[in-house]
Amino acid sequence: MTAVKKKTAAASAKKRSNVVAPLFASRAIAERNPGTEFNARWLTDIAINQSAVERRIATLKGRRSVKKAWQSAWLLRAISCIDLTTLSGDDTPGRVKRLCAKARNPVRADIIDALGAQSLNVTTGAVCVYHVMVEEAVAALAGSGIPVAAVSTGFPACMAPIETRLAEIRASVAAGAAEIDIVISRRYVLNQQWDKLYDEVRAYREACGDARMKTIISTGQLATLTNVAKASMVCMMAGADFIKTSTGMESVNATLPVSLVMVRMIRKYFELTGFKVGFKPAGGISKAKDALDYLVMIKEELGVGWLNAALYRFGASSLLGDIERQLEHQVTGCYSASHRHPLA
Ligand SMILES: O=C[C@H](O)COP(=O)(O)O
Repeated sequence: MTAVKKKTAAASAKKRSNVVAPLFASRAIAERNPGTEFNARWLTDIAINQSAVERRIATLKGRRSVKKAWQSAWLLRAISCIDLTTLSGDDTPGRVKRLCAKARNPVRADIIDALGAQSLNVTTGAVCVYHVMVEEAVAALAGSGIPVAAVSTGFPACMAPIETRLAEIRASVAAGAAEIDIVISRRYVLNQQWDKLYDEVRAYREACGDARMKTIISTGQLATLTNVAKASMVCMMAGADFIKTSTGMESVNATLPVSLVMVRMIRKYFELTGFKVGFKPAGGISKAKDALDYLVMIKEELGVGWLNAALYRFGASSLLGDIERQLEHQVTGCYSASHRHPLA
């Protein structure tokens, strides 16, 4: 490389670094939502107008324009919020170990250097696995500060007896999971049995103890956006630390419209109680540009205070690979083949 080229490369790395660093400056740790008593009155006036939701999403997508160095910064932020996930019947300890290595070093060192982002020590937000892989993941992530999340409670269908589901939570916590992604009984939502849903999620929360609880409501199976909104509110009353859209196994998983409904319920709950609950869209989010749409929505609806791993996650198995490709494009001007980013 010529001296002039070296100088230009160093100047653009510095410029990128100046943009990236402020987005990572404040990693607020949210005070944990303790939940409230079950309050049916908070549900009575909830009614969601689907066409208004769709109009709002259309305006959000039209406004998105995150370019150049800012795009790198937002994509690094997105990585720090990924729950890097493997939930497959053919998971092996070897696959989980490789995934954990990727979680520690999610972006190739030469790309990080070119972005001037070495000091950020970017890692993913968590690694998410089935219970039987928790011990393996905990060992592989030791010393990294990256939490292990376990899907639980008869994931994905939630059709096991309640005692079995509670025992699964306790077993994952004992094995070292710091986060538990629970599933709810969809029948309670479809039959409007809100008090039963509350009791179920409250029991899960007690079983979680100090582990953070993400409540998956499986939006694609709840029939209406009003049900999505009410289920979100009940889960927060019952002490959810996060509300999460989907298991990734439903025929319709995370979408922007259901996410908008859920984040507005998070805002409403914050206004009612003063507690911040996190949001995790999951399932089918595999492109960097989709990740940017979600981040823009969170910024506009909840504010930048929600844009960190304490309050926001992506549940995704393949998103990281596409983000790494986009970052490589930012620094080299070329796209690599996706098989060069096989793990995520
Ligand atoms: O919670 C995470 C999802 O199961 C991952 O879904 P995905 O494989 O479509 O990214």
